[in-house]
Amino acid sequence: MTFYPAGQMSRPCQMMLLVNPQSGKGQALTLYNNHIQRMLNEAGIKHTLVITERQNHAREMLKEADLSQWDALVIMSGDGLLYEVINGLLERPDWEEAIRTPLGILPGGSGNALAASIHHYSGASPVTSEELLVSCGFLLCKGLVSHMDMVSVHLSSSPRLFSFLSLAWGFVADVDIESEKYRHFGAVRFTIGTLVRLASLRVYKGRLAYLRVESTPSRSATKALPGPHDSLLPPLDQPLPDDWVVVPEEDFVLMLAMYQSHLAEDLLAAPEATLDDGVIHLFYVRAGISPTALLRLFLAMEKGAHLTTNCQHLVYTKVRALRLEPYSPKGIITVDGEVVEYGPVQAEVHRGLSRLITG
Ligand SMILES: Nc1ncnc2c1ncn2[C@@H]1O[C@H](COP(=O)(O)OP(=O)(O)OP(=O)(O)O)[C@@H](O)[C@H]1O
Repeated sequence: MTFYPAGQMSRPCQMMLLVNPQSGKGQALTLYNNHIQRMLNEAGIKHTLVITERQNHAREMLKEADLSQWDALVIMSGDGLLYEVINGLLERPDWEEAIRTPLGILPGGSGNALAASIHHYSGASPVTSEELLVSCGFLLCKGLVSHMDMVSVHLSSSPRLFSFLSLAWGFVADVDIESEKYRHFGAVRFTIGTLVRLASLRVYKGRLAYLRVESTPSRSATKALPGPHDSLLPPLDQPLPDDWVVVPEEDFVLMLAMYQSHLAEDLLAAPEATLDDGVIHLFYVRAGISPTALLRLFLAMEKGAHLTTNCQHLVYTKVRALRLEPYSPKGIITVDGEVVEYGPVQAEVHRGLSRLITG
C-alpha cells in the first residue's frame, strides 16, 4: 500500500464541495452562502459546488469520478452524505488510492457527529449550530490532514459496507430513526425522540461478542472481497474463534459501537476516542435500567461524564471487532445513523484507512 502521510493540504488546492440542500432543517445552501463561501474565498481555496439531487447521488458520482482533479472532497450535510461518499470511494477498483483523498466535513445536518468530533479533537470548548459550522470552516481552511479509522461492516445478505462513526442497535438506533419525523426541529429532534422512547423503554434480545484490543488474534478468513481485507472476522454464519469474548447477558437496552468521540453535536459518547486510535469503543446497557437512570446517562453524556456515573447497567470496553446477533425478528440497526439490513452483523476496524481535514 502506498503510504500517504498526514500533513498539510497543498496550495493552491481544488475542492469538490458537496452540499445536501435537504439536510438538517433544509438550510445547508443558505449556511454555505452566509458563512462558507466567503471563508473559502478569503483562504484562497478554489472549490466547485455540487448540490446533491437525491439519495445515492454522491455515492454513484464518487464511484465514477476522475479524482485526479480534486485535492479534497468536502461534505456539507449531516453524516449521511459522508457515509455515501466513503462507500462510493471504497467501491472503486482503485479504492486504495481513492480512500486517501482528503475528506472534509462541514455541519449542515441535524446530527453532525463527525463535525462535533473534529471540533472536540481541536481542543476548543464545545459549541453547536452555526458556531460549530464556523469552527469547522476554519479548520478546513487551515487544511491539516490526519488519518481516520474506518470500520468494515458485514451483514447477512447485503454487500459489505464501510462506516466512519458508529454502529447502533436498540435504544440509540430507534431514537435516531424514529426522530427523523422531527427533523425540522434540527438537533432538538434527538431530545424529543429520547423522551418519547424513554416513555416506553424496550428490551432487545440478542448475542453480543467482541475481540478485545489487547488480544493478538489468530487470523480468520472471510472470503476475499474487493476492498480492504478483513483479517479478524470469520464468515458471519460461522462460529467465532475462542479468543472472542461472548457477553453473558442476552437482554439489552442498547448497544453502541463508536469510533469517533461524538454521537451528535451535544453527545460526547466516547470521550477517549481519537481520530485514528484503531479502536471500536463499545458500549452496552443491560436490561433492568430504569428510564430515569437511562435519562441520567444521556444527560451526563452531554459532557462525556456518563462513564463516571457508576451506572451498574452500563458496560464500556475497547475492541477491534464485534459481532451482534439480534434474536427478535424485527428491529433497527444503524451504521453512521443510516438504517441497514436488520439481522446478524459483524465489524472490524481498519486503522487510519482514510484521511480527513482536521484542526
Ligand atoms: N437532494 C437530496 N434530496 C433528498 N435526499 C438527499 C439529497 N441529497 C442527499 N440526500 C440524502 O439524504 C440523506 C440524509 O443526509 P444527511 O445524513 O447528510 O443529512 P441529515 O440526515 O440532515 O443529517 P444528520 O444525519 O446529521 O441528521 C442521505 O442519505 C443522503 O443521501
